[in-house]
Amino acid sequence: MSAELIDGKAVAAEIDQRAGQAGAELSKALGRAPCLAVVLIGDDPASDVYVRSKVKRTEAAGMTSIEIRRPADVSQAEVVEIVRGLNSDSGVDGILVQMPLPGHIDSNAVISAIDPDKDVDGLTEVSAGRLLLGKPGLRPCTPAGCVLLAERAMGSLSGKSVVVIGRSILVGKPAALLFLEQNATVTIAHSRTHDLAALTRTADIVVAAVGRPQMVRGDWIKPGACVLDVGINRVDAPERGEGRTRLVGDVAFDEAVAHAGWITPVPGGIGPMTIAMLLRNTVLAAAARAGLDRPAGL
Ligand SMILES: Nc1nc(=O)c2c([nH]1)NC[C@@H]1CN(c3ccc(C(=O)N[C@@H](CCC(=O)O)C(=O)O)cc3)C=[N+]21
Repeated sequence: MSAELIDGKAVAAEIDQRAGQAGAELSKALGRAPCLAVVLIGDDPASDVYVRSKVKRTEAAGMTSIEIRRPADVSQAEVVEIVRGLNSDSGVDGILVQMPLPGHIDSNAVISAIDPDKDVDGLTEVSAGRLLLGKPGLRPCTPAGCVLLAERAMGSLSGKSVVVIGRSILVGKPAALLFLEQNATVTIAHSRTHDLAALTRTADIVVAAVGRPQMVRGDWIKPGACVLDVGINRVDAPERGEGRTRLVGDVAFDEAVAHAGWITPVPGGIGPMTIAMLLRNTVLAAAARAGLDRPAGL
């Protein structure tokens, strides 16, 4: 059996478009388009690429973006000041501070400064609390993208067993809560889990979010399972020539594709969905802040 590929790029394009439509509808009530502010500290080339992509897709969807850049030696106080300024700017709906921040800056202090109602990354304590308590709020983008793709592939997730490999604050923990919210039965596995392969083999849905290239092998996958590969690892690819690299996930794709029912590729799987959910969150934040109902189609 060969798995059906889940085309994250295509689904992301559809979500971008829907967010754009909802944003355009909302613009009539707001008198302006929804607005995302992105803060980038330093000149890490990977972060630069991601931020450009976020800005480009926000604007392609007909929304406004503000980009704020500072050099890597900026003080923590100044970054917090930037965030506070965006909090009090009524024309800004979403705030994203690109991670990682330079070592001398406490990212928790910066994240805590973000107004939870503008927290389109879903990273603040308040957003995490809302998720845990099942209250309305902005949900973390990558995990929300995983749930959306799993639902697209399998339909209702009610009663499905999910093994989330990885317990990070960014992905693993919120993914577990979001699948639980869909009435799935969730296990969070991590580096201390005994016999991870055997556990993973029980799962209807596997979420691989450990950051270890190709760690999840083909024979870890239950026949017909849905495999969501969150990993984005750059590895050497000498077969492509001297000094060349390529992106691989946390799943050994070529092996897993023979066992899974559905699988996300890397690139083109979960990655593009992260940005789509960011655009969606920006529209949701704009509507909620204006006291309007959740826009249709999101
Ligand atoms: N505050 C904050 N929020 C984030 O959401 C955030 C962040 N900081 N820091 C960095 C990570 C990483 N991230 C990605 C988004 C899109 C792709 C993506 O679209 N990837 C493409 C390929 C990209 C490539 O070729 O390098 C794909 O998987 O197809 C990947 C990674 C968001 N992050």
